[in-house]
Amino acid sequence: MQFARVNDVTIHYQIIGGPADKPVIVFANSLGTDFRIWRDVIVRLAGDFAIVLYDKRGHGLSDVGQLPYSIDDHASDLIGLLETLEVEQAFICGLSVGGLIAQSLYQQRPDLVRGLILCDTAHKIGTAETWNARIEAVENNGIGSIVDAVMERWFTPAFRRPENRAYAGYCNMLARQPVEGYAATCGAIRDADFTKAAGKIAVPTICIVGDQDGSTPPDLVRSTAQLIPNARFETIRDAGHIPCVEQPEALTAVIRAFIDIALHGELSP
Ligand SMILES: O=C(O)CC1=CCC(=O)O1
Repeated sequence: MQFARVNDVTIHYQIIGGPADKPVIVFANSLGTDFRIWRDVIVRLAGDFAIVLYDKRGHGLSDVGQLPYSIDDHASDLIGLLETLEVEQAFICGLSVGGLIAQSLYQQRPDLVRGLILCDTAHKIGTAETWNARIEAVENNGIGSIVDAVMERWFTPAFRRPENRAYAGYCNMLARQPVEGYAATCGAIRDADFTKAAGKIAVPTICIVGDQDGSTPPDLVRSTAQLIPNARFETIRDAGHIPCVEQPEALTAVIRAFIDIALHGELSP
């Protein structure tokens, strides 16, 4: 296990693959998850890339830190981690709130970004009303009280079968996040709006979405792609909000092809 101290917060991270002359991909997780969600994608990419995984503050083994949070705070943590690891430039793959963090990181430090992989995310996610209701629910009744509703957005019915042990595991992952970190990240998402900033993105970008995503549906992600100059848009079939868990093979293929084109201008043989 690897830990860094950034902005007075202990951040849990992992580096896989390399050596350092390989292109670097940084993965940023969604709300209520830790970096284990990327496992089935990482095993397919390791060897060809240097991979950085981390738990954002308030999630996984990272500290909760000082409340409240903004998306810029989350991005500042990631910038600090990349500086600590001496990563000069990377593809940033952000899922959901991880995609908001990626957009903020690009605004703050475009020099660190080789390309953006915006997965099941948008320029703005949800409304103040829905986020305030969710914050109230978890603060009053715990994260366990919202697990069933959240799972309907995360995963397709085919994955949510009671006999699917992975499904049970991801319910545990969500329920076990610290309430303070979860609620503070909901507040950060509520307050984030990258609608204007999207038009200024000037690195290769792809927006990807599961065709059954109930949190950032395909039409929302497509409209985000339309705001970003020259951004690509791809749909992953038979996936909800977390295609890295449900369809890792298909997601990896899209990520690989995007990076190949970003680096070489065309698909290499
Ligand atoms: O929990 C959800 O509804 C899905 C989600 C929204 C933002 C995020 O990171 O995950």
